[in-house]
Amino acid sequence: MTKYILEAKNISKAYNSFQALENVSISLEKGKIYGLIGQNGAGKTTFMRIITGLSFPTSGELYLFGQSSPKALLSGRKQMGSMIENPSILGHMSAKDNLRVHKTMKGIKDENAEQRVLDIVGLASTGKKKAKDFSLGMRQRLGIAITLLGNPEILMLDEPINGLDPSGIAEVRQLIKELAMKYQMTILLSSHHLAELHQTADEFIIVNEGKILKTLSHDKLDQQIDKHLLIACNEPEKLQKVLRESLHTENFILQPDQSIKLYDFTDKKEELSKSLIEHDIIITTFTTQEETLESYYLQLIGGVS
Ligand SMILES: Nc1ncnc2c1ncn2[C@@H]1O[C@H](COP(=O)(O)OP(=O)(O)OP(=O)(O)O)[C@@H](O)[C@H]1O
Repeated sequence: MTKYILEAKNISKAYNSFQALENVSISLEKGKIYGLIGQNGAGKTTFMRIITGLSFPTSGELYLFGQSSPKALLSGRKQMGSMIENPSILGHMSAKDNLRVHKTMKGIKDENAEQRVLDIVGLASTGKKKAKDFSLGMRQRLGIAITLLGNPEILMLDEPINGLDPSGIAEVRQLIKELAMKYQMTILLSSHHLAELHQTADEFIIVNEGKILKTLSHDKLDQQIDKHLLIACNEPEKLQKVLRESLHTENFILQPDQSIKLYDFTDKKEELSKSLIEHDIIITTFTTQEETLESYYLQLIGGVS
């Protein structure tokens, strides 16, 4: 039995001669939040539409709960909730009435479904208040409540924090985290804001022009943008030996140009440079660097940082 709830293998999608997705492969584990990040037009919505069955790939395979037959995908998608594009909310109705409409359309029989999802998203006390009088954060939570009606194990949320103010973002972020932690849902959410998603997702899938550029964990991303020292010298091999054996750190990365990014000693530069000089290492570059998420992302997609 595979440990992955969802696997996409080499999914490609062409619209006539335009390649919207090219060999996109991802594997999602239960209970984790995945952030699909890419600029407008990167292919995020196209990918989510394929996963949810709203569109078909030109090539590639999708596995849900370890299976890929059309029948298995059909039943797997019953365990999936999705909010792609704006949720269809009727402004003149209360949250509960909106949910009732969607429940009927989805053919869900569970009598308590509306109350259950209202409790989960924290809208149980809105009573008769009409949806048009909700804050944007509340509307978005109602949109997520609609996706939860069928009790899904997987959630696809396309740009769920787009257009929200900071308090709306915080509300939705907290809800998404709770769905993963408390209810063990596997969540794929898209955004073009790495900084916003940084606080929500466990794993990041960075896409550009229909291709995955990088997948990395939250910790790895933090490491990438961490404050570090950039050191270049005449003997990179020796520098690594000194760092390991005399300064007892492995917390560095050798760069393709043989310079070293060192994540320790950022506050003990004197001690470090003294030690390197004692070992007769001639330093040619010695600077503190700190990347921002924005510059990291732009650098990755080949933009200006
Ligand atoms: N039905 C379609 N026919 C032709 N081209 C399409 C179609 N749907 C999407 N595209 C193109 O595919 C590319 C990817 O679009 P997609 O909507 O998936 O991007 P996105 O990453 O979700 O961006 P956005 O945040 O702007 O929605 C875009 O260049 C878009 O113009």
